[in-house]
Amino acid sequence: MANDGYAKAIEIKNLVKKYKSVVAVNDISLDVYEGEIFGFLGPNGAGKTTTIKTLLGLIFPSSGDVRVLGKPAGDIDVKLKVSYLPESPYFYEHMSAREVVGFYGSLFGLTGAAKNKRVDYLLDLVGLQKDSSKPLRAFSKGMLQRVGIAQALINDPKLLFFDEPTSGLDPVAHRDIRDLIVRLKNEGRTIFLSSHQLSDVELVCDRVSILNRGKIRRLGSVGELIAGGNVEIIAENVVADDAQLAKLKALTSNVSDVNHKLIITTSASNVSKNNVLDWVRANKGDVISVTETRRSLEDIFYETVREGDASAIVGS
Ligand SMILES: Nc1ncnc2c1ncn2[C@@H]1O[C@H](COP(=O)(O)OP(=O)(O)OP(=O)(O)O)[C@@H](O)[C@H]1O
Repeated sequence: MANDGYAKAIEIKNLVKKYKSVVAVNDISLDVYEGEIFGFLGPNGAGKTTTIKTLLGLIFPSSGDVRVLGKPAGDIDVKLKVSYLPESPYFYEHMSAREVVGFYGSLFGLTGAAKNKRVDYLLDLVGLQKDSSKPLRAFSKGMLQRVGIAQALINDPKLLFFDEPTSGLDPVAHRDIRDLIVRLKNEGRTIFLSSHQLSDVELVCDRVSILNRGKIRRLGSVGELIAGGNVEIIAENVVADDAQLAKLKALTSNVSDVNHKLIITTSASNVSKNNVLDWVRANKGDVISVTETRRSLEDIFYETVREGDASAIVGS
């Protein structure tokens, strides 16, 4: 997708955030476009929360520039159009969903019939109308998450930050919340989604970044990130000495011998595939099958984090 014509909901340029000697965010730059669901991924301690807090104007950059909806992060106009749903929103347990959402409506200046109408609309949207008068202590985690989303929508935000909105939910609640996030995007809102639920991210996000050790290691559409999988080639009747097998191993990511058949895994690029096929023919083998394997976002995440760990060990 060419994004050049789209307005930017978030612009991060060379953001650095240090906590004393800890560099939590180390020179990251990225744009999020209006109307997209952007997946912000990374292992624990990668710098996600620090970045989100900076975007919300709760903490300040050590250096770099952060703009939200065209204005500096933390600008009062921006705060009115942005919402944040933390991983475990905290509510007073004796209050009902209607009271909590109404309370947040009051904070945004809603009163009387307009407030009631908005609260009814949101409770209906998140599927809590029936239980809206019960105290929250009777609510499951999934129901509390729905209250959190209703509360986050009270100000009709253009941009929503969701931190792990589906973690710890049963499959039904999980899917409901995921569908709701897509619905919010379809209403024209921008969603900045921080999540470890990679299957959700793969399904709903337009673009994704993977952060590790304070740096962005991958950035692109889900399709771009998972493109270029592996190919598995099975060959039999190969006649090869150790030197020839060593040559094959240098060309591939994995070779195993199962019942006198060679199972060879290599990158799906034409060059790698053809090199292996040429090797099999040169060693009198017959190719039985060539199968492309698709990678998942989880594979990419794993590779990215392991690469970062390896480079940290060698100090690069
Ligand atoms: N207030 C703070 N003071 C000192 N160090 C901090 C502070 N907040 C975060 N850090 C450190 O900054 C780094 C990034 O932390 P951050 O919370 O942003 O990561 P994260 O990606 O959100 O992790 P998680 O997925 O566990 O929430 C970590 O090394 C963390 O220990």
